[in-house]
Amino acid sequence: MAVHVVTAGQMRELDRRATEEYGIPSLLLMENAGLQAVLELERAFPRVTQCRVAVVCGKGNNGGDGFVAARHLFNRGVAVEVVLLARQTETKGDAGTNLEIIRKLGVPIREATTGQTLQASRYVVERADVVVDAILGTGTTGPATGLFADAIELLNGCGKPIVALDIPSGLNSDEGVIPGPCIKALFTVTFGLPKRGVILYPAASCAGRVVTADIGLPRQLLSDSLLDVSLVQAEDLAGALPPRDPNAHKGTYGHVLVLAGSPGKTGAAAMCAVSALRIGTGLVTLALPESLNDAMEAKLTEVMTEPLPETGERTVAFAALDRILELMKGKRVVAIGPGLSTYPETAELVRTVVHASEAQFVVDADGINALGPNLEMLRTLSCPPILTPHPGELARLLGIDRDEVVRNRIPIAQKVATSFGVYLVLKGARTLIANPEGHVAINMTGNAGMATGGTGDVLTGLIAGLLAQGVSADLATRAAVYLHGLAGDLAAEAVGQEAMVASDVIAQVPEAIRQLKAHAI
Ligand SMILES: NC(=O)C1=CN([C@@H]2O[C@H](COP(=O)(O)OP(=O)(O)OC[C@H]3O[C@@H](n4cnc5c(N)ncnc54)[C@H](O)[C@@H]3O)[C@@H](O)[C@H]2O)[C@@H](O)CC1
Ligand SMILES: [K+]
Repeated sequence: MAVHVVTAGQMRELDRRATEEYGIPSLLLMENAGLQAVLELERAFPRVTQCRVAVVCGKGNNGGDGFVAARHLFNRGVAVEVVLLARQTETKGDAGTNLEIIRKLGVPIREATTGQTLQASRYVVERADVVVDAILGTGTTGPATGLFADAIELLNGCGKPIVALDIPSGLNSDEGVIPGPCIKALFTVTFGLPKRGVILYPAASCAGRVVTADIGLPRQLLSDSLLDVSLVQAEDLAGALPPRDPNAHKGTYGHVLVLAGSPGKTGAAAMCAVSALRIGTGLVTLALPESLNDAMEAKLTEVMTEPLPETGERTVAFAALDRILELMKGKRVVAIGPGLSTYPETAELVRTVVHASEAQFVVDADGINALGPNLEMLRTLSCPPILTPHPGELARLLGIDRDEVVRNRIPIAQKVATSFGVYLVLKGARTLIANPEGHVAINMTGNAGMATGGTGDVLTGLIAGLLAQGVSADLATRAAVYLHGLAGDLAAEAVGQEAMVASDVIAQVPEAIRQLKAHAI
């Protein structure tokens, strides 16, 4: 089943529907949330019964989850203490009910409602082995300020492992930004479905490891088709690699044309072409400026090359158009852009080629820059193209600030994909794939070692390679992004994040494929 990633509003709506349509009392959901959090605590700290745990609670339902967790810890014999950042009388509804229970059980509760009483409660946190953060959840509006901000700083400063309930307090559930003081958790137990804020960076760095706890929401609600953002999961990708037919020949698995390269950027072209082969494509032809051909023939073994007329700058010339159209005949996929340069005549050629063919284009780097002025035209293409910008390239393309893209990655990716009828692969930590219908998939593989020149060229080759084998654009983009990240993770294991280069990622594609196929068994 798809794992959707939700906003606070969507989660509230699911909770409401669970209660109103299915008669599941919200108190029961809170009970499940608190209990699941304790089970995760026990998994992470097997000797938790011998520990001292501080549960720091706000007055809302996130605090209520904290009271339930405190009760289950207390019942297990844990030395648990609650710090409540409000007066007990202010805590109402389900949270109030659970507060009343732990009060009757005799769980120690300290009210901290001022800077002074917060400081007086400091020792509770300082003498704890583990701290549970139940200050703020999906009801958060704006950055934490005042007492809440002070409490967050106090917890972060205590040097104890912090387990956040639902989201680290201070985070915004809906965005990847860190709005203000925010809990730095060892891990986060998020309830029902993961919230965007614990998945998207930089906010995700506050959440640590994210565990999604089943709180008993009905399956029908969790798979609601109105939820338009989900995680890329290996089990959904197993069919992405077409079975190898024992009777196959090299024409069975497609032929990718790569249009790439300029002086100083032959590596980008080579890595894109080789990656397309490594993902299983039968044949790859790399078309490039003619004066670079000899060097490329020496560099590449399995990739075929095609020298093209070039400009005075030794980039592909407009005069190459007829030859390129000739080469595209019978090819399903063209990868265009890696290391192509932004030379105006070459950019004009790119625009003309993209609009003159029925092939599916995977457009990267300088290819994206070239399309800039003509985005509207993309809608008229017979086959939706795949664009693979990083936030800076997308910002340039849209004429907006890079920061604006980073702050609104999901809505901007959705808007571009639906407005221009494209697949948008927005690269970065947690690459997003938005399809022309506006569905967004978030990829969880990959690491900071992949922030090195050439990894984008590898991704372009992998996407083109799967498309050439007849895989749908939806599946090809998700599978390629997943495999690319997994190959990056394997490369990081092999050589370390600092030392790894893009060629190391290509070298791990075979093992990444093997691991992905293992999910199909
Ligand atoms: N609604 C439900 O059915 C369920 C909710 N659950 C929990 O309930 C949480 C949401 O609870 P609530 O909606 O009560 O909200 P929260 O508990 O997240 O926030 C509570 C209060 O904090 C205050 N607040 C908001 N932003 C603030 C800020 N920036 N600085 C200081 N104070 C601020 C508001 O007055 C708000 O009422 C979820 O995150 C989850 O932990 C779970 O118990 C599962 C079921
Ligand atoms: K929290």
